[in-house]
Amino acid sequence: MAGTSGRTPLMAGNWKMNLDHLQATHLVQKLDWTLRDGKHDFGAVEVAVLPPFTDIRSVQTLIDGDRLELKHGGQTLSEHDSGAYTGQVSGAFLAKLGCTYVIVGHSECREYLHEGDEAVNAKLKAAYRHSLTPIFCVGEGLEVRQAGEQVEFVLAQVEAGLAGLPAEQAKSIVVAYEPIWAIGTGEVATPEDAQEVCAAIRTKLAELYSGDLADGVRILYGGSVKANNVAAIMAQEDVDGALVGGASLDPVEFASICRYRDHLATS
Ligand SMILES: O=C[C@H](O)COP(=O)(O)O
Repeated sequence: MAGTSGRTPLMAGNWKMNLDHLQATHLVQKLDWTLRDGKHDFGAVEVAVLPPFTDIRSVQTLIDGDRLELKHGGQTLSEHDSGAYTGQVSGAFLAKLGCTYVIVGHSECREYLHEGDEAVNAKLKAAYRHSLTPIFCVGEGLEVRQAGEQVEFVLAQVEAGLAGLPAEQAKSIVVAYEPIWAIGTGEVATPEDAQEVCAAIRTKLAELYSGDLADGVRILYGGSVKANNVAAIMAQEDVDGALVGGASLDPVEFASICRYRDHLATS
């Protein structure tokens, strides 16, 4: 069952550079157990984990072996498919490890690895070459927000990232709006802040492609999402899920985020 919009919400846990492969296995087991215990409907709210590269094989083995309904993916990929690119990881390798998703353009990669819009665009294309679904991250820093220029800044990132991407590919993309000032700071954007930019992204997708395509694309919010604030964010019309950092490292908290509908029922 999908949400009222027809878009199936996605809760994706970006572990960043946390948890080794043994810790990863424990977390996935506990997450799955907690969700099942709460009778989670994985068809109604999709759940994915995005561990460091070194954990992915262990996570895949567990998910496949125990037939878990969790999805998994990578945190980035190379724009190249193979060759002399020391330290990089090909989308082909992620696909071989059963990855469904790959994050592209996370603000931490943009900042620490100096990934610009051109590289982000090349990585989105690389993801599609290997049938991976990109979680394409965009978001403004504090200065842009204080200047009130968040919408135009984010839309420029969206347009640059999607340049040359055909509709057959763009229709399956997941976009994640993550205001940088809200990442890991505890400073969550208000539901209205999230809605403003997510709605503008959807309008931009309609302009670049078509209204139908834009209606089907999932747009996530990310930035200090927790069990106690997720329901209000998910109540926004154009927010279709969350990209969760810190709170995804606690399986009980993350399971509670995935089960945000329970909070609605009890509030
Ligand atoms: O990818 C996830 C985001 O960077 C959000 O991280 P956070 O939930 O720790 O603020």
